[in-house]
Order: sequence, then C-alpha cells, then structure tokens
Amino acid sequence: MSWHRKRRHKADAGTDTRTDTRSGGQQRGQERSGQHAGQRTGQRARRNEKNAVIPYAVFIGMPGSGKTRIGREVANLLGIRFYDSDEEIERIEDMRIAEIFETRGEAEFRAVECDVIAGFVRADRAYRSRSQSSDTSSRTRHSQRPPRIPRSHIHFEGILSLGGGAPMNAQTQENLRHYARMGGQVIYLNAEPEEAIEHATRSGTRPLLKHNPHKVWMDLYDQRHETYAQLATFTLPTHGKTPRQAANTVIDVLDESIIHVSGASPEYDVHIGINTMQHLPDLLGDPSSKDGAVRVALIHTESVQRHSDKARAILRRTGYEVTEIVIPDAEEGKTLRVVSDVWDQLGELGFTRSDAIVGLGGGAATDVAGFIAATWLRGIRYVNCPTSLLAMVDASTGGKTGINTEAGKNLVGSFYTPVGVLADVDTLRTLSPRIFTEGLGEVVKAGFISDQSILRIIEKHADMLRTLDPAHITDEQMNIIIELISRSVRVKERHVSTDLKEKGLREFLNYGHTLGHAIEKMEHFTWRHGEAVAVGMIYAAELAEIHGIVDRDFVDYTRDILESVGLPTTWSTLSEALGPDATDAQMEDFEDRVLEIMHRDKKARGRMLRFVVVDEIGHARRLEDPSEDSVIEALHRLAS
Ligand SMILES: NC(=O)c1ccc[n+]([C@@H]2O[C@H](COP(=O)([O-])OP(=O)(O)OC[C@H]3O[C@@H](n4cnc5c(N)ncnc54)[C@H](O)[C@@H]3O)[C@@H](O)[C@H]2O)c1
Ligand SMILES: O=C(O)C(=O)C[C@@H](O)[C@H](O)[C@H](O)COP(=O)(O)O
Repeated sequence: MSWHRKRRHKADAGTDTRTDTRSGGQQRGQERSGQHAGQRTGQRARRNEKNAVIPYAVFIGMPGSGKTRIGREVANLLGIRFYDSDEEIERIEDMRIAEIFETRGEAEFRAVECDVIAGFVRADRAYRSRSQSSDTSSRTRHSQRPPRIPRSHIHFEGILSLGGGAPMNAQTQENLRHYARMGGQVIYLNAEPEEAIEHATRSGTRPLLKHNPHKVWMDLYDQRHETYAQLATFTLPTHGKTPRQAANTVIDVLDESIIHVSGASPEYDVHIGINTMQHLPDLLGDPSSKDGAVRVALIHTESVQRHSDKARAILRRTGYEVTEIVIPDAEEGKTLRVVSDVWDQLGELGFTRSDAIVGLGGGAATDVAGFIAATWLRGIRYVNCPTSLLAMVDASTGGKTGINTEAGKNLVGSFYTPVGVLADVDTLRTLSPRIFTEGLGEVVKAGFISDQSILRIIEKHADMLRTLDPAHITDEQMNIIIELISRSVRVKERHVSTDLKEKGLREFLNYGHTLGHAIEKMEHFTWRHGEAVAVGMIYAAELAEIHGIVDRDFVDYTRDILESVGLPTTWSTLSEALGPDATDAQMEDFEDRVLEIMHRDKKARGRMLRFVVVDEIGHARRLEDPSEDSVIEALHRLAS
C-alpha cells in the first residue's frame, strides 16, 4: 500500500486529522499540498511564520550503510527533499569535507557538523528564533531544557542523512533525543560489514577510511554501534534488502501513527500502522548487549499463528532465543491454570530478569501475557502486539493485566506497563466479521466518553463498518479504521496517562462495563466482550435517563449508533427472564444474580454500586449509589 494512495484516501475520510500525536502521514500531507515545499531559503533557516520545521526522518549509521542511497530513495518515493549533512556543511563552509579535515582538523569539523545538524533537528531553535532577540535565542540554543513547543506547531519536511561520526558528539546526541521526543524518527541503518566497507571505500573520498579501511571501519563500528542503537527510534538491518525495499520499510515506519503514553514507568509508545512488529528489536534491546533481552517468550493463541510466525522471524533474525507458548483461545486463556503452566515453562527455560515476554493476539491473550510478565520474577519486560480491533483500541494500552476467577471477570491482576505496543493493522485482515464488529463496541465507548468525532466518523461510515469483510479491507477502508483506532487509543492514553491506577478519571473507560461484565459472566463468555459492553452502554444510558441526567433522545441515539454497526442492543436471556411470561420468582432470581455480579465490579465500594454514565456526548461522570429500584428499573427497560 503506497503512501500516495493512502494519503488520498485519508482526505476522503473527511475528518479532522490534525492531532498532537506523531503521525508522519498526516504531516506529509501538508508538505505535499505545497505548504512547505521549497520554503527553505537561508542556510539553516527552515521555518515559516507559524511553525517550527524538522525532517520526517534522520538517517544514522556507519559509512557505506546506505544513508544517502536509501534516504534519497525514501525522499523520491514521497516526493520530498533530501538533505545530507555533509553536503550542507560543504555548501555552508564552501569547502570539501576532506579539506576541512586537513586544514582545520577533525574537532573543528565536528563543531560545525553539530551546529548544522542542530539547525535541522532542534525545533525549539527554529521556533524561538522567530520571537526572541538574537541574544536570547543564542542562550536558548545551548539550554539543556528547551522550551516546550506544542506538537501542533511542528511541521515535518524532508529527509536528513548524517555523517557516520556525527551521532558520537554529545550535543548532537542530546539534539537527536530531543528531536525524537518531538516526533522525529531516527533511523539506524545497520548494514552487513563487508557490504558497507565495499560501498564506503568505492569512491575513495572518505578521509577516515584512507588507510587500512577494513580495520578502521570495524573499530569504528565497535565504538559506534551501541550509540547508534540507543539513539535510534527504529533500527533497520539492511542486509538482503534493495534500496527500494529498505525505503519502503522506512515509509511504513513514517506512516505510523504513534501515541505516547506517559504517567507510567516506563513511558511508552503505541505504534499503529503496517509492519509495526518491526520495532520489536528496538523495544527488547540488543541481545548481545548487557541490557538487552536474550530469551523471548512469544505468548499467543493458535488463531494468530501466522502473525506469530512473522514476529518470531523478526526476533530470530535479530538473535533472540525465541520460545513460542500457545495458550487456549479467548477467555479460556485467562485462567490461573494457564498462568501457572506458563510460569512452569519460564522456569524450565531459565527466564531471567533481562528476558522478555511478547503477548500477541486479542485482548484476552494480551491481558494474560501481561499478567505473566508482571508476575514472573515480580516483573519482566513485555511488549503487546494486539491483533484484534478491540485489543488495538483498548486492551493493549494502559497496563491493565489480569485473569478471570470463578467469581467474575478480571478479578485478579495488576497494573503493569508494557515497554511498547505494536498494533500491526494488517493483522486485522484475518479477523472474522463478528470479532471485528465487537471491537467497535469499545470504539463507540471511547466516542461517548471523550471524543464525539469518533461517533461522527461511525455515523458517516456505518454501512461500510457493518458490512466489512476484514479479509478484503480496501485502502480507503483501512484509513478510516486506522483513524478510529488512533482516536480511540488517544482517548485511552488521556485517561491512563493521568490516572494509571484508576483512582479517578480512568474509571470512565469502564463505561458500559458494569452490566457488560455481568452479561459475559452470565452467558458463560459466549458473548464477546465488545458485544456485552454495547448492551451495557444502553443500560447505563437508561439508568442515566431514570436519574434525569440525559433525555430519551440520548438513549435512542445510543441504541441507534450501536445497531447501525451491527452490535447487539438487546439481551435475549434478560428478555426471557424479565418478560411477560416470567414468574415473580424467576424475575427476582435473575435480578439478584445480575446485582450480585455487579456488586463485584471493581468500581463498587462496600455495599455501594457506582456506575459511569455519560451526561452529554463526549463527557462522562459517575453515578454513585443509585437506588436499587432504579438499577432494577433500568434492567427491565432492556427487556424487549
Ligand atoms: N486490559 C484492558 O484494558 C482491556 C480492555 C478491553 C478489553 N480487555 C479484555 O480483552 C478481551 C477481549 O478482547 P478481544 O475482543 O480481542 O477478544 P479475544 O482476545 O478473545 O479475541 C477474540 C478472538 O479473535 C481471535 N483473534 C484475535 N486476533 C485475531 C486475528 N488477527 N485473526 C484471527 N483471529 C484473531 C482470538 O484468538 C479470539 O478467538 C476481554 O478479555 C476483555 O476483558 C482488556
Ligand atoms: O482500561 C481500563 O481502565 C478499562 O476499564 C478498559 C475496559 O474497556 C476494559 O474492558 C478493562 O479490562 C476493564 O477493566 P476492569 O477493571 O473493569 O476489569
């Protein structure tokens, strides 16, 4: 799927895509529209009236690794400019690099190089220099704590390739870290030594490789590799790839939507896009370094074997010892028995604190894999690779991990944060239509509690979403789905970054879940989670209406939007139990069972039930200790 096609379709989605998250595709759209192209007038003046401008990607790597070839290829494919820091230096200094080395020495060259690179990657410099006197701006330049620039003020243009030694400068390292925090991508091209040495020595113009190039190159590699790897937001092993293939891989990375989750330790990114599993090695660390994972347990269900094969291949290629652990499907996997079996396997494998777990699959698999990671040796590194829509929009982010017990859903677990979430949207293509649709339940929830534009997108594309065949998702449909995922994850991020341990705001993510979890339990998990949450939201809306918080139109709208995408809006077991043919005893028995389960909800306090309700679209609040009559009345309203 080419970026050009994707961009065109993004526009078709007809929604506001400007966000505070890193989404290269969105920013590139502005450049393609001509807003920034060709605005680079001064030597380092890459700024317009309103915005700071930084490159989409900065390539780093050893001499001969392909930074120029692949960087140019990426720029050509995207129709954007390519900059090479060495060429910039030669232009600015009006001298060949070799000449600068010879006449002014390496130290002087590195100082100029550092300054030139800073001009590209320090958005704060570009930004501040517009509004401050030159004195103040030069102070800002060297400040270790740059001013915070709203992400919406940063625009991306072009691709920049750095000289091999540039990242070894401490100030450049600081600048590159800052650049990555602003949303830039630092791409480390990790080439096979013989190939790179051959390329690097071909022109004979590199001053450092004049004598004994093989040894010099290998020594430099030993000195630099770890620094490159640490600075990189993405490491691309280039061996076996043509420049075009490598460039396409980079474009996939640039096209990702990346949402940063803070408020947790570690902070982490959620990558949403194509081939995001490629980031696994960057998240797990170099297996040959002392901090990197050596053994990786890939925990998944059988239904996602082909996606797990892809992850395993990436991991093995990087040198990890990979063990696949296949767990039972869906809620059957969220049990203490499964957890205990996996603990035994980790023990036999000798898993240490530097080893890691990758959870791959739907929300059930990622919940249980996260719980195993949280509890093994009191917590080892783990990565979530969600493969269902529901897991992408909700379960994989936020660090809630856990299992079910006889008494109910998710009653045992912990808050445990992944080092990253890699949502590879191509995995959605193997979902069944029912599992895709249930994921929309949590998407609608995110819309009701926090982002009404989600509901507008759903209204606009309801027919497409209801009839979607995941095996044949078109580019246009994928763009809409990606936007729904990104928006939902952003809602989740806002709640969990502020309140990881669910002391306040995070409870709103539980909208529809109080009854939803009871339905799942009473239906012995034959209902999908998202389906149960859909009916749970109608219940919460009815309860809110009884308490005068919303009007009838709101309840009807809730039902209509859920129905429009094919989610259930009635609960047949309840209709039978509370319907006209039911006896008083049957009704009471049913009501008591539902109430008993709802009292085990994690929002309950003592004997008090607490619900999340929505008082207007996009705004949630709590309803505490509602009368039992109202709780039962709302149940009766669900009976058709
Ligand atoms: N931790 C959280 O914050 C959180 C949030 C929401 C939901 N959850 C939990 O997530 C679970 C629901 O998640 P779910 O809806 O993904 O259910 P699930 O994990 O049961 O997956 C649904 C089904 O789809 C299969 N599947 C997943 N990805 C597939 C793919 N790409 N191709 C083919 N089949 C695939 C699964 O094997 C399963 O059979 C529940 O247990 C719920 O409690 C947790
Ligand atoms: O992340 C949260 O917090 C949520 O409540 C998200 C819910 O969608 C999710 O189903 C969660 O697993 C429910 O948590 P629980 O604490 O009610 O079991």
